[in-house]
Amino acid sequence: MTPAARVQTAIEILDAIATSARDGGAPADAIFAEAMRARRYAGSKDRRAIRGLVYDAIRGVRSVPASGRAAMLALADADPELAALFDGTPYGPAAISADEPRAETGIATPALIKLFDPLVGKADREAMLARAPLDLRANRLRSSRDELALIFPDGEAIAGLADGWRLPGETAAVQHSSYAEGQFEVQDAASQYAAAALGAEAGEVVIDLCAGAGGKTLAIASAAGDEAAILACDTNRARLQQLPPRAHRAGATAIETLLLNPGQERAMLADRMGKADRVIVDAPCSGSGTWRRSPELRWRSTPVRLDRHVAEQAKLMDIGADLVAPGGKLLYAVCSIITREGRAQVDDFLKRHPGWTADDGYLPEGVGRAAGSGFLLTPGRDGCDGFFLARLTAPC
Ligand SMILES: C[S@@+](CC[C@H](N)C(=O)[O-])C[C@H]1O[C@@H](n2cnc3c(N)ncnc32)[C@H](O)[C@@H]1O
Repeated sequence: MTPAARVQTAIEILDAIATSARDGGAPADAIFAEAMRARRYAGSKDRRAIRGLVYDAIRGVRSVPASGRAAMLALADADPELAALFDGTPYGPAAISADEPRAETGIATPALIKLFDPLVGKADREAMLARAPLDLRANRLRSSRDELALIFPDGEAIAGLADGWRLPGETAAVQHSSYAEGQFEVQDAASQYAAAALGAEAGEVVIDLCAGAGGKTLAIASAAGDEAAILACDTNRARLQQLPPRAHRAGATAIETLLLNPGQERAMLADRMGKADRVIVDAPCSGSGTWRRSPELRWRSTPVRLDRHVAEQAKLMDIGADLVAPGGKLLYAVCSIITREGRAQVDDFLKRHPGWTADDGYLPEGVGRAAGSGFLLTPGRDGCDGFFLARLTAPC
């Protein structure tokens, strides 16, 4: 393909990604893969170049663009070499006319930035779109961080995490045989802090109410030496069914899964009410803390979707609270730096649940900043995904 044809292809793919972001459809990665399957004539160099253009546009443009061309023009304005490829040659993009609309660049729209927790400063905002490193978590049931350090000597320990090992972002760690042997998981430090904050111990009954594919469930099993009885729930069958094979690979034997029907969570968990020592609610959210990895989430953010997340989080926290035994713990976590999903959500919970108290001291020294009754982690300050965590104790 000519360089100009690659630009035109990137524009067409961006059109599809923008439409999907608006409609709540498939994520950018899936659309890109599908688009490349439909263009088998594109070689590996073409594919790399097109991918670079598409993701540069997603990182650069702050909200869903009117068109793929508007997004690419915004990049071209800052890149004369790219602009020169808008030359009207066959298969390339048409020449640029002066009054064509451009997508707006930047981290996020001012309206979205206003929703950020007040602790999120300029340095945090800038770090939110930087390339993320690759964080591993040594699985204590099969390995240790020392063993990971021997396998991946280019890494470094992650502050406050006994099992955390950080590698450069481009490392192909999962292709190493130790991954298939269950020696480690790829897991951002923020998720590792969250799982550790639950504080689960051997002999306890734990419920992971929003387990997804089990990232935190497996970290909890590892920390408790496979001696906590864990019930992993989710409403998403495709995600939850990834957990049993992952648990098998990790050597975690005490995890049971339960697929919940949306709207019937309480009824399906009726026999578990008031019995769990610890419950984690790693709730669905805007994902505003994960833009380093999924910059496209900025394009999907709308007030209506945020309202929906906030309502679902409150509902899940209330169910989680009812599952906790007297004196037990509820850990609320979201990969978000938006106030309504974080500190405000917990303030409202504490108003609805008199007698519950907020814990302290469940994060390593120097990690996170106090944000209301919980803690905020940010890429700029803590070097991990943006996360809000709050651990709460039930009245006895
Ligand atoms: C942030 S993700 C969880 C990630 C997971 N804990 C991990 O560590 O990989 C939120 C999950 O909540 C699930 N979810 C959404 N609504 C739910 C509900 N009503 N009950 C249980 N799970 C729900 C979603 O399917 C999604 O998997």
